[in-house]
Amino acid sequence: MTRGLPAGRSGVAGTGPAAGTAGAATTVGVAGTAGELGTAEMVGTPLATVDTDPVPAQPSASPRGAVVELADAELTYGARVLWTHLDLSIRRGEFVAVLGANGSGKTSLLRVLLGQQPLRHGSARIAGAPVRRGSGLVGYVPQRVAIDAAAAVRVRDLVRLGVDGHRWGPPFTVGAARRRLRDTVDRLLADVGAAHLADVPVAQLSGGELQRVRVAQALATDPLLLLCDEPLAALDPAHQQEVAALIDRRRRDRDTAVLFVTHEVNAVIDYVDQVLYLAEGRWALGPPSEVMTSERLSELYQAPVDVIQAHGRLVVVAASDMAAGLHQSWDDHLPHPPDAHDHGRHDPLATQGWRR
Ligand SMILES: Nc1ncnc2c1ncn2[C@@H]1O[C@H](COP(=O)(O)OP(=O)(O)OP(=O)(O)O)[C@@H](O)[C@H]1O
Repeated sequence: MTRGLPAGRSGVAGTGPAAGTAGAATTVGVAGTAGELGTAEMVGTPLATVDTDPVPAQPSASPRGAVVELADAELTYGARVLWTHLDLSIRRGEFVAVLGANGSGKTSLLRVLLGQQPLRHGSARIAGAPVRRGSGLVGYVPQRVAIDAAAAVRVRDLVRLGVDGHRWGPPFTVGAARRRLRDTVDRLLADVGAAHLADVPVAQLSGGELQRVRVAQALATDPLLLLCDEPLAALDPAHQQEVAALIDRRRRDRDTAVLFVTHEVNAVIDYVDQVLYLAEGRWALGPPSEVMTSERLSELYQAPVDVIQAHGRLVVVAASDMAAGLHQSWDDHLPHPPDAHDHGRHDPLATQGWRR
């Protein structure tokens, strides 16, 4: 479905501004990497320390009604331009899918919004204020999180981390505060249909169960914006649908804006208001019906790309490997877990849920 969004837009890689302007318009804190995560983040990424007492009123959107506003944003790593001149506005309750080949800068976009990665140029704002680390306005479902099979962390402990932030180990709260904390965790788990898992060790969860629990943790601060980094990875189609529907329900019930990085667009296509497609420093933005077309993707990749409907699924086919930055065999196009060290681009077929 679409909600009367503006016509699709595109951007192209261009010459960035002088280095002296880096970050001038954006206060985003210090760049960070997954490798900097501490012990607690081994099993989750608490974003803020919040009391279990009623949360004070939070700003809900910018004066223009946007939860996310990227303006003329450019992200570079050294001389490499991931994307440039990016303008993105996400309103409350809007569901935006971020697509693109491995290495096109999808996770990096989330890191910008988490205040972990400074822009080279332009600005990034959430609810009208510059992005910052640890904002309770933002919930985050990380791409892949190492879980130590030996750790006897229970599901409720993991979700509690989202509520009381950095405290690892038994809750230090007592009496009524402790009961409130427990009730909060129970409610968060119930909201994602995982109440029955509360006392199960995290290491024993199936992939689908773990994703539900991660969503519960990410929603602990009742965020305005939910950032999801490939939450469907490694799930079978039924569980992909389940997790996608869960996130969609949340944004409808609570007007939560969702920015959803995925290689499985078919699992979310019914929910998506806008698609942001990143490719080779360029980008295209608009409703799926405008972006997911042969013409638009060929323009984006500057080479022939076909988008076809097959058995109710979208399939993106590049005419040649080089056309879409591909350089590997057909087998390499099959979906596989992303590798942090894999800088290759072996995507569009897998990106769009292609199956042999
Ligand atoms: N801190 C960094 N310094 C230098 N290069 C980086 C840094 N972080 C990421 N990169 C590189 O930038 C590119 C984009 O990375 P990013 O993780 O944003 O891609 P992605 O689109 O999310 O990929 P995938 O689909 O594989 O998860 C990759 O080539 C990556 O190796």
